[in-house]
Amino acid sequence: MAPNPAHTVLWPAPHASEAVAATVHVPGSKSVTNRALVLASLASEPGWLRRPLRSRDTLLMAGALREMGVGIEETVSSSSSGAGSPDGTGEAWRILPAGLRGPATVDVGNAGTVMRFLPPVAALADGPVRFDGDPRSYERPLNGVVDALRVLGARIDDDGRGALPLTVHGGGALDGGTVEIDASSSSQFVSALLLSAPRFNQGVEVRHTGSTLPSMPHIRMTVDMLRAVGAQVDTPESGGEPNVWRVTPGALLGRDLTIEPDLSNAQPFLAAALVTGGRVLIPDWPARTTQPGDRLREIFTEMGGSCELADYGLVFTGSGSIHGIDVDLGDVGELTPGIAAVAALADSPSTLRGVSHLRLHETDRLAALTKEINELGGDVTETADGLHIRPRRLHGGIFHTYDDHRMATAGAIIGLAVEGVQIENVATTAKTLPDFPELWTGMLGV
Ligand SMILES: O=C(O)C1=C[C@@H](OP(=O)(O)O)[C@@H](O)[C@H](O)C1
Ligand SMILES: C=C(OP(=O)(O)O)C(=O)O
Repeated sequence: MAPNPAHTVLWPAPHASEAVAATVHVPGSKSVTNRALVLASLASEPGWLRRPLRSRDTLLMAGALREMGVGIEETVSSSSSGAGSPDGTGEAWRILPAGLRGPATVDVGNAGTVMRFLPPVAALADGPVRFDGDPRSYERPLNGVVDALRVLGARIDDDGRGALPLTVHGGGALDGGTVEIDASSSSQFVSALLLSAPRFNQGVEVRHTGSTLPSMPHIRMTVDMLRAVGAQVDTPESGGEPNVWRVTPGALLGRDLTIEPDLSNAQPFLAAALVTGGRVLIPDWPARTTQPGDRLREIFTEMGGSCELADYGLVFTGSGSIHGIDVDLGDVGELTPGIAAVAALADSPSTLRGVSHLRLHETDRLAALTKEINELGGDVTETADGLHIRPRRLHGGIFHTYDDHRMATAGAIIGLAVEGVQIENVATTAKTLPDFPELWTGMLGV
């Protein structure tokens, strides 16, 4: 886990000299955009994505689908045609599904959604699809998807580990059927199999056999979005067996979908209100959503803030005090780095539990948070499934990010309260939030 020597560029994290008071327009959700791209590509008619997230992960997804023959037309409009937003402005992508083709080459970067959601799509292509990505993508778990696809009828060449790089030999169709998987290392295994399943000859029955299953809201997001395009999905919550999901084969509708703001990317801005005792408005916060970031309303309230959800958005207000928290983050693991950063500045200790799978995220997030916060004078220890954080007076220094966008935003949160924090490779935020530095300085008015 050595810091990457290529990333020596340091960004001085702005220190907040006063309480923030800002409105922050947060770009679209990564998880919704990438699911919408997959579903629209598998549909039997064209569809629209309005206000999609334009970031490394979503551009990799769009690029991969184009490689396999899907038409994706990007339009930016300042008038009422091709509108991205309800007032007729912004960005919209028109998705034109086509017969999926190989040979093709897919770069997954370090995007979990691309490396897990696309091998099942590639199994439907009419030729080989080669998958490769960043060095870290070779280490992230993929065996649940690879082994399941083989059981469902796919031919896949890999190096024997069920990991990247690999080639899916698309046969133009896939049998589908029943498959057991252990998705305890990533909920994305389940989501991946469900998303393409309406196009499998027999659909799919996925039976999760592991003892834990992280990120349940993301599985609900998959189910909701499948149903919204006409798929029939049976779930444990709709009266089915625990840990079993069934998708019936059938055609998918093209949809006109406006993407919600990314609530996990709203986290650093809400944290800024909490840390500085200020106030932040996030416009368009959805009244109902499957995004895990919605849990921040409850978590950051327990840590000292208060929030008001109105039809124009979420107003989050800090009280000037930050409290520690004892919380199971298994459902909302991607919020851990930002919560750990706030916890390091709190007036009492915190225990973050249920997130051992974060060791296999963009980096080993438990190790990285422990090391970087401690190097600023903190007192963090790793547990079997999370972190103990005892707040200490922190000092400035370099905050390494390990090619992890959420490490960079976590460091920026600490920098608000601690002078002299420098973020290594803040550009890594491009994975899901390329405008982060500008949004951050804009929020602070610097
Ligand atoms: O399906 C998704 O969009 C995601 C699921 C989660 O993955 P894991 O279950 O692997 O943690 C989450 O951490 C990731 O950021 C996005
Ligand atoms: C875990 C994350 O991403 P990925 O989709 O690459 O798994 C994340 O964004 O926090």
